[in-house]
Amino acid sequence: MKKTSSGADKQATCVEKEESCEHAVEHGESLEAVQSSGRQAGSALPGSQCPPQLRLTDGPLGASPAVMETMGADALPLTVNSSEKRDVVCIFGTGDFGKSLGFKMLQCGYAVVFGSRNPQVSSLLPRGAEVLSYSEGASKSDIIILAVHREHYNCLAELADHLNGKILVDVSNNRKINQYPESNAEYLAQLVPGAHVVKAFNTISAWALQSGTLDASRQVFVCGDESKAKQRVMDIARTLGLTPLDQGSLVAAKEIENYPLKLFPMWRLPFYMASVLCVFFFVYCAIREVIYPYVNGKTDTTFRLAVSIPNRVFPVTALTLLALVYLPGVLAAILQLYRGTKYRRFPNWLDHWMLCRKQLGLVALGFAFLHAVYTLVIPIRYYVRWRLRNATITQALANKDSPFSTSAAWLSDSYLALGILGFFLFLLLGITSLPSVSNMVNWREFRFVQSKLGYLTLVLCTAHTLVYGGKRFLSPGILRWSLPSAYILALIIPCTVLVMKFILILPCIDKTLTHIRQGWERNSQPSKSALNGKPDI
Ligand SMILES: Cc1cc2nc3c(=O)[nH]c(=O)nc-3n(C[C@H](O)[C@H](O)[C@H](O)COP(=O)(O)OP(=O)(O)OC[C@H]3O[C@@H](n4cnc5c(N)ncnc54)[C@H](O)[C@@H]3O)c2cc1C
Ligand SMILES: NC(=O)C1=CN([C@@H]2O[C@H](COP(=O)(O)OP(=O)(O)OC[C@H]3O[C@@H](n4cnc5c(N)ncnc54)[C@H](OP(=O)(O)O)[C@@H]3O)[C@@H](O)[C@H]2O)C=CC1
Ligand code: HEM
Ligand SMILES: [Fe+3]
Repeated sequence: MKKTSSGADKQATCVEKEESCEHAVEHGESLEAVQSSGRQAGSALPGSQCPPQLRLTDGPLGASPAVMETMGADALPLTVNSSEKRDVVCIFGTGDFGKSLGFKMLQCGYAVVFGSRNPQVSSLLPRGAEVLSYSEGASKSDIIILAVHREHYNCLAELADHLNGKILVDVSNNRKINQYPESNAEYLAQLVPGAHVVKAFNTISAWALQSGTLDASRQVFVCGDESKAKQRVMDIARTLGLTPLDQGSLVAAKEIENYPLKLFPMWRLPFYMASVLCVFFFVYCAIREVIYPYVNGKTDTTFRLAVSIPNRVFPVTALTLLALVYLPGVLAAILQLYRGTKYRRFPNWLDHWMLCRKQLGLVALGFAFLHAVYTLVIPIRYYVRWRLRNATITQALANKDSPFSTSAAWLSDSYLALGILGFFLFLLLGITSLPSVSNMVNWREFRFVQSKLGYLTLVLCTAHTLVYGGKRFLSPGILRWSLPSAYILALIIPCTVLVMKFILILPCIDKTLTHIRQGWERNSQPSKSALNGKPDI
């Protein structure tokens, strides 16, 4: 419990007690980290975006009695040439985030004034910063960053007079997605209607600010109703070495606040799909290749669980997932053809599936990679060498070799070649999905690789599996307890997708689909111009 002592200020009334803090998620970092980052930065300033005229100085900038000198003797207050007037930024709240942001701002040449409930007691603040009461702090700057939790915003209503016409930057996050009916920024705008509220910095952690944002995301989503205020905040973000992204009006604040609370949203569906497929195929193969031989001939083949079965499960999962990347595009095309328009929303499940195709494809690539590595070890496996040795000895004892089969050689070489080429294109898809590469190609090139070469990858991988099956495909001996080999199951979805795609690219269907995708609608009243050159269906 910490009582405020600053009775003279309005802000005193808003602070009754410091409750036990429930914001542990955001508080990861200790103050030692702030101090040690200060020491590191003092030597070389890694990653700092400070203007060149900034130099290290020995002492605090301000002479206020409340100036704090607690960042350690070798912490680095930076200053600009004294002739240059520095922008003053006020930060409300001297918690983890306020301190880290203040420290970074000082480094980058801003004059920082903290507003605190209890300026005398605030400690461990970056040297060079001034600490005042909320109302005094607010009067020093026209831009105020609120490093305070939303739960404590109510006290700002009493400061409304001091905040009128100022830019208020809301950095707050919640603990749960959609925790409150309105966003924190909109709530703030209601509390202080005379201020220009801008949402920003909530995606940057105190830790990232301390570590020079070198190994964390630098994206700062910014939104607000007043464009000048927004520009000022974006300029600050840029000076701090961050990348501001304008997200529009304050209505976008809810989405921006939910963003850091999401946990790999686009990876979840691919992860579930991959897990379900892996478990299913693993159990399926174990039944066919371990349990079946044991029940029928008391043979122990459990060693297959280590390499043989994984080297079925991984490629089979990779192929199925690859087909599942291209299935939603086909379903979407069928839906558009059926509806005769592209202007109706897809069902939510299809929408989400379409959006996570990249992640689905990358998971598939991971499994294909595992298959390639497992295949490399086939020749050095004990079981494989034992079988080869035995076959050779049997032939030597019988004094009879098996004739060379050209068709078998063709089948074997073909399926290997198809696998290698398929894997190469698979890798190419993966490489073009890296932002550094996709930024270098234009929209058409990207679509060519992802869509055209993507389908070619699916064709090659499906052909690799079909040719691997070869002649065994339809022989009844392949069934165990009426269960076919796993690769036969794995071919169902890819073959279905390829057949449907083939039908969709037939000229008559493709023409209609193209018109629909260019904006033509089957049931709309045809205008004169729309009638020109449109298909009659
Ligand atoms: C390893 C790997 C990495 C991948 N990385 C990425 C990635 O980085 N980014 C990514 O997006 N995907 C990625 N994918 C997924 C996949 O390759 C792409 O989503 C691919 O574009 C899907 O092809 P499609 O033909 O089904 O496209 P679709 O989007 O279904 O489009 C088919 C065609 O219709 C057109 N079209 C579709 N909808 C409309 C419309 N509403 N109006 C007009 N024309 C329309 C398109 O121009 C296209 O020519 C990856 C896949 C793999 C395997
Ligand atoms: N920590 C992080 O990494 C990130 C935090 N944020 C956001 O920044 C804001 C501050 O977070 P953080 O610094 O971690 O939080 P802390 O709890 O560490 O600090 C909050 C500060 O708010 C001030 N405050 C004002 N009124 C009250 C009150 N009634 N009770 C308690 N404190 C009060 C206090 O400063 P004083 O004593 O000086 O008045 C306190 O130090 C939050 O909205 C958070 O969501 C956003 C992104 C990342
Ligand atoms: C470097 C490239 C590749 C090589 C060298 C290769 C090689 C092989 C080999 C040797 C087998 C037989 C395994 C065995 O006998 O147990 C096989 C099977 C198979 N491969 Fe590949 N492959 C490659 C890439 C791929 C890719 C990219 C896919 C699909 C995404 C794929 C899908 C399959 C499937 C589904 C099987 C059948 C699995 C089974 O049921 O046994 N392969 N591959
Ligand atoms: Fe807190």
